[in-house]
Amino acid sequence: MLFNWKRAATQAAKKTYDYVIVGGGSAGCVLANRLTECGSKSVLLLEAGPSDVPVHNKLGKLINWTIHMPSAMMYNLNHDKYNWFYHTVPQPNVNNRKFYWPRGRVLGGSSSLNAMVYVRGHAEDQNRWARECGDETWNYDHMLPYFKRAQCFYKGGDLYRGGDGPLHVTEGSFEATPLFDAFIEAGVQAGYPKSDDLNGFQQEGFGRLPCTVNINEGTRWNTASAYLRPALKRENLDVLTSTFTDKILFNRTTATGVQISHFKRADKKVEINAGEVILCSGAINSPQLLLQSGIGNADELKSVGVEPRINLPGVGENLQDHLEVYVQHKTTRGKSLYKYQHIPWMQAIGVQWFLQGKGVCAGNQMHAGAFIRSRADPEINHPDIQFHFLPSQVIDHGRTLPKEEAFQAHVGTLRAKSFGSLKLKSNNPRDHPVIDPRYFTDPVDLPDLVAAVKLTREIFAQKAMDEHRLEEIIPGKKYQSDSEIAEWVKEAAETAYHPSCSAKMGKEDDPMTVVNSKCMVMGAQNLRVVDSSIMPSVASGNLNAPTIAIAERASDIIRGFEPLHMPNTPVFKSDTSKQR
Ligand SMILES: Cc1cc2nc3c(=O)[nH]c(=O)nc-3n(C[C@H](O)[C@H](O)[C@H](O)COP(=O)(O)OP(=O)(O)OC[C@H]3O[C@@H](n4cnc5c(N)ncnc54)[C@H](O)[C@@H]3O)c2cc1C
Repeated sequence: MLFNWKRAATQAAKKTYDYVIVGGGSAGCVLANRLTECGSKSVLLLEAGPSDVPVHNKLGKLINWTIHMPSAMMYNLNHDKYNWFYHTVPQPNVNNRKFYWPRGRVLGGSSSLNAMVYVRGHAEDQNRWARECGDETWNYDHMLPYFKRAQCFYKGGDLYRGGDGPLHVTEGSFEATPLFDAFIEAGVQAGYPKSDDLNGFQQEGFGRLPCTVNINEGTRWNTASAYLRPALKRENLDVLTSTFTDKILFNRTTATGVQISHFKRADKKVEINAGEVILCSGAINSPQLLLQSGIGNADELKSVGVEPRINLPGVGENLQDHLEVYVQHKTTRGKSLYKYQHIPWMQAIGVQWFLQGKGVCAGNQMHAGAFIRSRADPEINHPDIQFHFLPSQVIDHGRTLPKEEAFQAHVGTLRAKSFGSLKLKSNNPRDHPVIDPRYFTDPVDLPDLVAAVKLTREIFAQKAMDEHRLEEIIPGKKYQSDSEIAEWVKEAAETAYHPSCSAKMGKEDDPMTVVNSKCMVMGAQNLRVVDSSIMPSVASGNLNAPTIAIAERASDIIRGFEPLHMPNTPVFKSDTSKQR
């Protein structure tokens, strides 16, 4: 393996690629595909982790099942085989807890580890991004066609959905449990609207949460399956896995390539030449790689022994995330998916999936969800709270098996005001950075999450849940007043796994801008960043779909294509004088 790596890396070092893409995750796989489509440009994709490639056994089924079986998603959160396994520093406002931040380290990146929920966020997110970076071609009317170009919705396309893109998107089955329907009905009874497409005209409301699952195979559709594998046969695309990029190489401020080494052996360094370097290493590693290459706050770089090259104080700043809590009730026997998490049912559904690619294992089990506004407030003109409903329990990132029949609402706020930062610990590129999200440093964020818990309780109290709802087990009866709920929130809040915005795209006269609206690193030449780190502000939903759309849009910028545009596509306007 190591011998092969050396040979492949040495071969790669003999060429000069038009583009070297660092990171084969959600964004990197999109670019690897789009930039090689024309056949005339050469691309090298570098990925620190191993391949996710499904190995076929004699039955022709997937052996690498912990990635590709949708319901197996928790397995890879327990070890570092495909995972960078990051932790934050202790968070003083959240009982000094250190938060576990898994991130994909494998082809497909975090799209190989994530919960597969397909949510684009709200049109207002992209309109805000366009204002924040001063370029209208990042607004909703320009981004919608990129969401559509990426998507292959299982029922075909319409004004909002794509029907023939590479990314398979389906809606999970409601068959295994009555709880999904009950949750949506409870939302309607509580006075909220129902939405037929949470990614379409109306995000606000209760409805089905689609997922990035290929319904034909019953498999996770990460970006390696969607974008990379179809491009692998192209002669102008090379891929090196298990390849850690230590730093970017420069001639003064012009990027000329990267220095790489085997992920498990830092001793042998190889230099790769590039016409342009594109970082797609994600919200932790892209800023880390810029910093290790001397691009960042010059004083801070010097203090850890890195020679500054470009003083760019925004690198690693503006770090944003979503926090959520899980409100949970016991339910009556047979209603939840509890039995499927234990033998013999667990084996039975596993066998069904291996033989047919169908059944409970072919879904992510977050098939219903909602977006609501926390209060009537002219400033909150689109939903600021998201629900994922799970007819089962996730405990400690799936590291503990449930012991009872229960259901959960994962409820979180979408536009917290506390922003964090990421800094180097040392000048060793393999040291994890110091990650400080500064959760709850803005005084409004904790009360906002407390309000979200109270709204969740109100929804679970509706008639539609009567026949399914037993006692609330978490937080439980003893947490009633705002201050009691706040104490529980501090004990229980978890990341929704959405770090982002740490190399923000912004206006060129903003000193904290890291990349301009063409994704080019300020002050550098031939160097771009394209991934979730460049979001100017966090999207109001999950981040895989918006990251893919960003990469689709960036691929056209890099190729010099005119931006796609769907002017005046209608979007639901909330009545901000009412909460629901
Ligand atoms: C557990 C979990 C659950 C989630 N659930 C959902 C969900 O249900 N729905 C949703 O939309 N979003 C979800 N997300 C978030 C979403 O998946 C990510 O925001 C998105 O995938 C980020 O894409 P990216 O391209 O920025 O980074 P990534 O996909 O993380 O890709 C970065 C890639 O770069 C590689 N890399 C990094 N550094 C180097 C280096 N120095 N050299 C070489 N390679 C390097 C990494 O190994 C990785 O493959 C979840 C995330 C996690 C971790």
